[in-house]
Amino acid sequence: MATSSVGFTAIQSVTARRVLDSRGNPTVEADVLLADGSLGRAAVPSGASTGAREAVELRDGEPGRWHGKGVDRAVAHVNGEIAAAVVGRDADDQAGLDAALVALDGTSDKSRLGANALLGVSLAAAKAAAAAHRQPLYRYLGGADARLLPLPMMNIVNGGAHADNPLDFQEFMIAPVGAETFAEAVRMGSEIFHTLRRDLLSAGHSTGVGDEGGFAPALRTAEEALDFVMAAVERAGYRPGADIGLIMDPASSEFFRDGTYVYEGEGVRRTPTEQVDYLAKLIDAYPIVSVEDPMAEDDLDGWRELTARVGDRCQLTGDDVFCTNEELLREGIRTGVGNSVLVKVNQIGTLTEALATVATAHRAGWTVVMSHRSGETEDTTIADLAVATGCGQIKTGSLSRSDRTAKYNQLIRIEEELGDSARDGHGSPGRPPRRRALKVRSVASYSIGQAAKLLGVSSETARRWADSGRLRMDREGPGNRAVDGVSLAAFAKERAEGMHPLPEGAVVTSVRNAFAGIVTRVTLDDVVAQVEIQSGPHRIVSLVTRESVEELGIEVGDTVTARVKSTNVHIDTP
Ligand SMILES: O=C(O)[C@@H](CO)OP(=O)(O)O
Ligand SMILES: [Mg+2]
Repeated sequence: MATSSVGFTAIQSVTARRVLDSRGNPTVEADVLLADGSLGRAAVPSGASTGAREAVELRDGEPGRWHGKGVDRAVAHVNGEIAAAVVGRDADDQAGLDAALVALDGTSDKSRLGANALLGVSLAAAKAAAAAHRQPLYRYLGGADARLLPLPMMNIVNGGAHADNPLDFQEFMIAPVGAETFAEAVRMGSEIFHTLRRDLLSAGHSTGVGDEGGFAPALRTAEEALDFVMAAVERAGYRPGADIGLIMDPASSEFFRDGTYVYEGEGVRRTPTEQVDYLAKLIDAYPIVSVEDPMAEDDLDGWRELTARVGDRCQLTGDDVFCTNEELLREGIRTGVGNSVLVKVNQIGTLTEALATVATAHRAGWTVVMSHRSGETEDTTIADLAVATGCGQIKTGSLSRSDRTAKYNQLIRIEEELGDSARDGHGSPGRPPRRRALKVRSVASYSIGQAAKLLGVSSETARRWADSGRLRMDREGPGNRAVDGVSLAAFAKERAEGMHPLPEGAVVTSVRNAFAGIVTRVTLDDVVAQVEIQSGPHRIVSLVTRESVEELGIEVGDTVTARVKSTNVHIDTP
């Protein structure tokens, strides 16, 4: 029932139409007009790899029209029943409006009127109210403190349900964790995207893009995709780990069948425990800072196993498993399913419910990733929502296709609009929140002198290498040059393989069989671990327990000392 309101934010009319989404399927667009003439318009996105417990997207199901994907019933619901119920309501009262929409639908999954019908009106009302208050949406919803630009997760390789290639995993993303500003993050992402394009082309791969604008080459394994991404990051001049974190969305529910993860592209099957092992190994081998839906929505034991195993060092984001549903999220928080939640407004159907999910996650100390759907439109509401909620992370596709770049462009505008206020106040609002939002592994960093010692050369030699660019150094504070551990480890290994012949006289001494070196590889098994160390020209391999590696926090790029106790040391002469 409509409440009467005479204010300037009273809803005067609600209308909907059918428009096209980025896949060329119909979707709902709603307009909410207020008494003062303010207009809010919102178009509803649509997923391909949907969670089983998502609110229902109402489709007409007539095979002869739109291949069954018509939304005429949802549009009619907005123009009829919903409009009649909400005209006269105050658009300022978002919670009241959304509660009325939920009550009007009357089902637990919004299947009667359709979550697509409800969400269009819910978002359009918020936008109309913001316009009436002459405020941008992020400010109207987030208040004066909405000043934090999100770290973008850019999807540059598509697979799974979003592409027609054999890749089993759905998304491979880069997050410019080293960027100082959002605009800078976009530049870095774009450079890597174009570098990847060239690399794929020269390797004979197609550079056609998938649903979210990332490339969809015919690769078979996650490792192949990750290796291409790593190479592109480096060739674009960035340091994996320090400048760019890697993120994956395997969308595992899509290939979980009868209790097994069936990798059709790769041609293997993995039990839940094998899936945990596999993902943990990928997380150890690559600078992966976040994995979304690593385990299927119905494999909660698997989720818990993975969370216990890597949750302290990697963000594990629940998408299908939570469906932006506050109740499902609460249960996940209680039972240790992941440590982060993906928020897609259309999974739940109203803005108020989506905001409640964000608040619940934040109260529990969980991170939140605002997200698009694979079927999008030019609507940029989620860009504002990311800033309004201060969630610090957004996943909105690749650096191509206007349905994806529209959100990046909106965030560039918001950053510009915030201007100096973005840099005022506590912390570094207005900037990608590196440590706050993502558990990015801190990369060890070395001075020239330290690097020289680890490489077993003089400081002059290390400086010469740095000056000539062979050893990549970055400035860390005025006058100080530093090299990050991961780059140094790679250099040490490469050099030992003979690519950089050892200068004369550069010998590492071993004092009482103690070899200081840099960790170049860590391979973790269930119980044991293999740690490879480059100590000057020497490669040392040590088998220790997994527990020791975890206790000592040993990672690639760290400095360690290998101590060898043996009564049996053979000495050869040339
Ligand atoms: O799985 C996902 O996270 C989304 C968005 O990337 O895909 P879809 O919209 O198809 O569910
Ligand atoms: Mg997902």
